[in-house]
Amino acid sequence: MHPFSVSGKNLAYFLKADLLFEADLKAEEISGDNLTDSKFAEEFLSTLKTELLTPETDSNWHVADSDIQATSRSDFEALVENAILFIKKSEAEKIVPSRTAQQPLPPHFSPVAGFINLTQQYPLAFVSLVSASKIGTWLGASPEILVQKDRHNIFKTMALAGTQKLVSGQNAADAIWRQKEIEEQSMVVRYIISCFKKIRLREYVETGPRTAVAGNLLHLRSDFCVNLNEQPDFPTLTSDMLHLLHPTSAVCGQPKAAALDFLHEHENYDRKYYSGYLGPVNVNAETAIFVNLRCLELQKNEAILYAGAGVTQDSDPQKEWLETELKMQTVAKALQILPLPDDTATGY
Ligand SMILES: C=C(O[C@@H]1C=C(C(=O)O)C=C[C@H]1O)C(=O)O
Repeated sequence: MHPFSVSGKNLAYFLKADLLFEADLKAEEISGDNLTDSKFAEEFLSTLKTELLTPETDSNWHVADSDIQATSRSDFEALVENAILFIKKSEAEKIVPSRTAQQPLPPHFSPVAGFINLTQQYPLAFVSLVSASKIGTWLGASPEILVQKDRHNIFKTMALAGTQKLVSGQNAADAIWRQKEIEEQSMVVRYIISCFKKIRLREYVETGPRTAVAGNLLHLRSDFCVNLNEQPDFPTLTSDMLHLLHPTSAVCGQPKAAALDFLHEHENYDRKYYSGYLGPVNVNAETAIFVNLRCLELQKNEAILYAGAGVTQDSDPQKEWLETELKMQTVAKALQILPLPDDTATGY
């Protein structure tokens, strides 16, 4: 688990898994509802329920100190306005301001039940629940791979940016994107290619951009793939790219240094582990690290939700606020205890 920015308060931790449950799924099983119905899912959920859904483990989650206050709409819109002015007068092309919101926990809230709820809502997301003394407790459903290396030695990363609401009944392939989102996503693509160039890797396959469904949202996504069996000169590509990519222009901005300076000076709160990264490292020869997005941090009686939005010179502060509202709705589903209406059951 790695924070957005490492500091004395926010450190990166390797956490050893207490329990390892591994799926051996065929590709056709990893699609939509199949996953929730599969034998694997049944076994996984029943193991979780017996091992973790017990009063002792599920009511005493770790809470990290926090003085985070919810960002008001006017403060966030002023921050976006400020970012637009900064972009117009500096070399920055894109900045990703973010904000927090607070939501009371329902009575008898169970993080493990919240986790299970998210795995069922978003079968293709990386659903995570991390609770540790120095980190606090984080629950999330991320759609964004930062770096992945599978057991066949295939490296993958993605450029995910540009957001619109998924309208009920809409076919994702029919989505129409404005110039603003197309440019925003192409900056992330260029950034990934610049990282490959830095280490002189030329043999990668780029596909997309295509529209990707992420819960209640649509994004533009390009995929990058490198067959490491054919690239013997890049044995440490996964960790090299991890260090070069983070924080990508999808969560920070472009160019990175100018965007980071702006955020440190103006964002006015500590992102902690939001927009950092997490995921299994070298578990049975596989690594899959995701950007910590669509996440919340549990306090004792409330959840702190985090979300950001890519700002370019064409941004509208009110729309960026609404975009962060929609992004927060993804993980807020974990806080609902009632069955959800049908149209919210869309998988990533
Ligand atoms: C910053 C977030 O998401 C990122 C920003 C996006 C955007 O600006 O359109 C889209 C996907 C993510 O790469 C977030 O979910 O908080």
